[in-house]
Amino acid sequence: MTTAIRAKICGLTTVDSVAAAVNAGAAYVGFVFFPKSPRNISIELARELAADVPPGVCKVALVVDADNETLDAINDAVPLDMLQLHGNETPERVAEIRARYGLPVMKAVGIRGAEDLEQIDIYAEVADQLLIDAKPPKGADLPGGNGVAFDWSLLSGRRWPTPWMLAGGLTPDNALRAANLTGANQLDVSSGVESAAGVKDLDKIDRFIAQLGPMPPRLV
Ligand SMILES: O=C(O)c1ccccc1NCC(=O)[C@H](O)[C@H](O)COP(=O)(O)O
Repeated sequence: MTTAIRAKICGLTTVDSVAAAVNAGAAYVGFVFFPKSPRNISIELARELAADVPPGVCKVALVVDADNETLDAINDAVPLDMLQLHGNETPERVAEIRARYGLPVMKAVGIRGAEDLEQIDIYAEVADQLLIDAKPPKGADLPGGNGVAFDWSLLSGRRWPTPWMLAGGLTPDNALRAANLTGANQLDVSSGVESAAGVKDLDKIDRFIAQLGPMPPRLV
């Protein structure tokens, strides 16, 4: 594949990891607002980290079934470019959040088997982007960021009108193969560029992005 692939590095918690992602050429940086996550950060820290992100790199806030009060607090304090909804938000709730904040919304869709693919079509109607991720293992504490992949061949040959990114179990060693198999031109990673849960490995961030080709045009 010769087309440049955009990368989203999710779950950044430090100034250094944000700098590593930005300097390596990440198109998106993700901040997690989910207390159970080892990547959860406060609104105050997110505001500080976002201030270091240059124009053109999309700052994404990840929330899970957040109510309006929570979203208002995040949106009022953090200069965001996108909201990522990673819970059981209905299509109606996606549309409501999109209208309320005037921000592009990316809806995560969890895939385990072929029976899950219809969810992509449903959310493609209402979201600005889709994050096609592995469904969490049964009993997992987190709806995402689990480092598990789904069968990428399920996506082979499929196309959607809505921009999408592939996620779930990606690493510096398998990302390019995953992109080639699925046709994804955007990849999202969290635990695959960590040395321990919630601890980003700056070298892995660099290696993940370096293989994806020249830096694509700025997004925002
Ligand atoms: O990363 C988390 O801790 C998290 C917590 C709650 C909901 C979603 C979460 N992550 C979502 C992401 O966008 C991850 O980057 C995506 O699931 C891929 O994760 P990984 O398999 O670890 O690369």
